[in-house]
Amino acid sequence: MPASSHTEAGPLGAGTPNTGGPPLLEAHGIVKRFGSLLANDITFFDVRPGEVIALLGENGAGKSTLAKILYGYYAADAGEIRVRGLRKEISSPRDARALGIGMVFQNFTLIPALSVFENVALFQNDLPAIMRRGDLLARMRSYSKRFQIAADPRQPVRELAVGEQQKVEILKQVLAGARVLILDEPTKVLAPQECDGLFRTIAELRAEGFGIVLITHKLREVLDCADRIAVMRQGRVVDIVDRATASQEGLLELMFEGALAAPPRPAGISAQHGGAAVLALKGVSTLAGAGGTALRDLSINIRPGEIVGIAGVSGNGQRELGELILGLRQPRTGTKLLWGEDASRWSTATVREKGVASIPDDPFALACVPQLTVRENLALGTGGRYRAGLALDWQKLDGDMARSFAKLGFPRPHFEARAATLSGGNLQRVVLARELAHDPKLIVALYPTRGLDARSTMTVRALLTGARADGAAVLLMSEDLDELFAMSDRLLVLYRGAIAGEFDPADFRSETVGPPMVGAGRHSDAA
Ligand SMILES: Nc1ncnc2c1ncn2[C@@H]1O[C@H](COP(=O)(O)OP(=O)(O)OP(=O)(O)O)[C@@H](O)[C@H]1O
Repeated sequence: MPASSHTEAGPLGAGTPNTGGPPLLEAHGIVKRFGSLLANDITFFDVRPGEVIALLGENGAGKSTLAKILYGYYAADAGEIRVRGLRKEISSPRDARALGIGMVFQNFTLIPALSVFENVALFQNDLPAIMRRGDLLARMRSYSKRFQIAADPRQPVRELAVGEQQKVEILKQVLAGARVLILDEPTKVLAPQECDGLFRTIAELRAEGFGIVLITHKLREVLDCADRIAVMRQGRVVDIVDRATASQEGLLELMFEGALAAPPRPAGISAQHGGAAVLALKGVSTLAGAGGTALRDLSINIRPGEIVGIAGVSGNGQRELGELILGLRQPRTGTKLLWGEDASRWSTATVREKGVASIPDDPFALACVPQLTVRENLALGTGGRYRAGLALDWQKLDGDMARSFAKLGFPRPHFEARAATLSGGNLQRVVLARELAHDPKLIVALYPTRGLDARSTMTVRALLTGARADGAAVLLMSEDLDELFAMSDRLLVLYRGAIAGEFDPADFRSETVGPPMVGAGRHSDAA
């Protein structure tokens, strides 16, 4: 059984409170199978008071499954859960909540039309006594202050930014009595400044003796914020390490059973660089649409063999820009040219047939149908490529997709499995394998490494730079400035649907690129 001790002064700065007593939560001998797949085989895992324990592991390692068992969402096939040293049956999230275990999922469960207060109040129905509105409001205000959760109780949730919604989720759980909070990839959807806010809240919770389970793929976050790190591989917790003794290299070795070999470096920028524009937007504006962002007077050129990065806080028009290029929305004014032809009114099918690939920001919502099988999802949007009379040539599709998975170095999922049963990262891999299977000439990639483990992230980055070397044009949208700086030949900042700055590699610094991302220091020399 892995053993470890608390670090003396926690990395979050507050110092680990020495609350003593048994762990808040323990898992012993937990086994969970899905058919023949052993998703969890956990000898031991525990969460102590006043600590952040990170749960790390490659895509499909079993992290979410363990979290869902602890939260009563899945029933384990075997094993025992103890809460404060006592054996407990947790058969539903309701049981878990009654025992002080809360979980914040990747997809929030708030009701957009209701106010913050109503959302929090609705969740409190498990409390033993009916709480009066005034009491709950007072407690809400006090908890918000203590845990640095700035939330106006009257504001409708739909008006909140993603980071604010996440904090309301945390508030809701804490008010309902959670002492253990499981956060499933909480920073996956957050902008950098929102991450800082989340970590401040986590620090306050930790200082008050809460136990936090942080599931993440971001090693820097783990090393900055966790007291202990549990590493999972193929359903097992293979080690629990103290942060004081942990290193990035050591964690990668534990996750991937050995050193992580860097993928071969692509040959560099292709000779085709500088040719005629693959995509040219000329003064394009669009309507906002329901809840969306209007694009305003966008002029962007992308040439073959070029990666143009789009920096910006999510929600500033990235999704709409992707949809515009794909033909899912049309310019109200201005022109969209693809390979020199006016493509403003082209259908999505035509755009895709011409060689445009799309990696959208939310594979579950925008690129996959969860109820369909992996194979059916791999056929989505492939147009006439696999048509054989009235049917589809599934064999050809299987062969192409198997090759694409192999090229990407991703393990091939069962093509018959329903997409809904895949882990988040594995579903993202399916979208990538489909979109990159046929050497696209223009790749529109929104947050393409979101939710991927370190190895898959390296592969995807190498693949995009490799596509550039082969003459493809890439539009890379990301909130991760390190990723953008490492990969882009040029960087545009998107703010409220307009270009707020353009930067060459010599100016790739967060002090320079960061301000226009939040509307400060607006550059007028936009593309
Ligand atoms: N409901 C389900 N039915 C069938 N298989 C499932 C189900 N839920 C998860 N799995 C499988 O269990 C394995 C572990 O999945 P899990 O979601 O726990 O991984 P993870 O470590 O959280 O991955 P990621 O980092 O990609 O989110 C995967 O192979 C996944 O396909």
